[in-house]
Amino acid sequence: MATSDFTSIPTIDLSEASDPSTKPKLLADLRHALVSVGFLYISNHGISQTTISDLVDALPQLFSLSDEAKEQVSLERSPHFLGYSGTGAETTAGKTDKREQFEFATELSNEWTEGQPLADRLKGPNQWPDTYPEIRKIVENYLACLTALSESFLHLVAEALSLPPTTFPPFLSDQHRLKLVHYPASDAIEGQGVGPHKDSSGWFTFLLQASDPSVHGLQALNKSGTWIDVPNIPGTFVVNIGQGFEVVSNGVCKATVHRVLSTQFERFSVPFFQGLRRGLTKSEAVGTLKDHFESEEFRDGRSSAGESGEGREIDSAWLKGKYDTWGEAQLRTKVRSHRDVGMRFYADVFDKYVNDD
Ligand SMILES: O=C(O)CCC(=O)C(=O)O
Ligand SMILES: [Fe+2]
Repeated sequence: MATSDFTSIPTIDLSEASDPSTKPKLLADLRHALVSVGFLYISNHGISQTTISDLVDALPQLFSLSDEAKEQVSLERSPHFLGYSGTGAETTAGKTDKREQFEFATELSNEWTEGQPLADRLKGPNQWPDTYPEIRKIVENYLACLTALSESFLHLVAEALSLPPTTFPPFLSDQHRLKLVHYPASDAIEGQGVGPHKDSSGWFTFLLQASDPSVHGLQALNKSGTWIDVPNIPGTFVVNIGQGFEVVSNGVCKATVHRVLSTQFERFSVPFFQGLRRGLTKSEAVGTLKDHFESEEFRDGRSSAGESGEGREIDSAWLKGKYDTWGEAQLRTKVRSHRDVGMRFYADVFDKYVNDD
């Protein structure tokens, strides 16, 4: 067992960053959370209560749209993997997830043409439901606020890891993704809302738990293999590390494995996935900060004892896989998890992506 292991998730109070007398403590706490836990709450994050409650209040109405309205914005129609997917459309760790979701992203036009890197086709417009037009403004506002928060958070992450504050923004994509998720109530004891995984959609994830705090389900796996509850603490976001940051930090900051159990209560959540530049190559991702993260000060963080067996098994598919750029590895992941979209829009590479392991 690792020498120190987490049994709860630390909270980082971002207001401490603006006072020179409290900032050193904030950076020390953040460093500990990044290197030893991989999961944290942020409080006093500066996103207005209205921005959050507008979104939270919209979720029940959005998910109660008719099947026909959901079908009109079906993810199956989108080469950019944006739109609605129903319960049972996704599997994680070999089992079917019990959740439905609307996936949105930074609003971008589709500029891809034949001959350009295929992964550039991930960029493209959202699908907005005609029957609930108000949702567009609510989601766009939320996306803009989270984009700004996530970028300023990166400055603190860099400082906490003894790097210049401007180190990480050059890795960012022009596209960030947002999922609005609904886990229906379930009779099964400890059913699978979403199975154990490391986030594969990029850099850091900022999660809003959007149901009453009495509704549980989210858990993170600690280093000795025990599932630790991540309850909904009002006024916070849960921040966790994605596989992209694990790679760039040379394994010092682990993308902690997590899952959601379905319970007898329905649950809503909203993860924001901060995107990583599609053209980023493995050698650039691993090499840029290699010397820094190989220095003595990070020796403990690098050791594989710092991760559970299950975590080590879900190692970065990008590093292990055949594709050099982050964008292509992402596209492969998307095609494999939404095979109908893959066959429809990516027929030329479908067999290659689906049969390459
Ligand atoms: O719903 C949640 O609380 C977490 C969802 C999640 O881990 C994901 O979608 O990657
Ligand atoms: Fe996740």
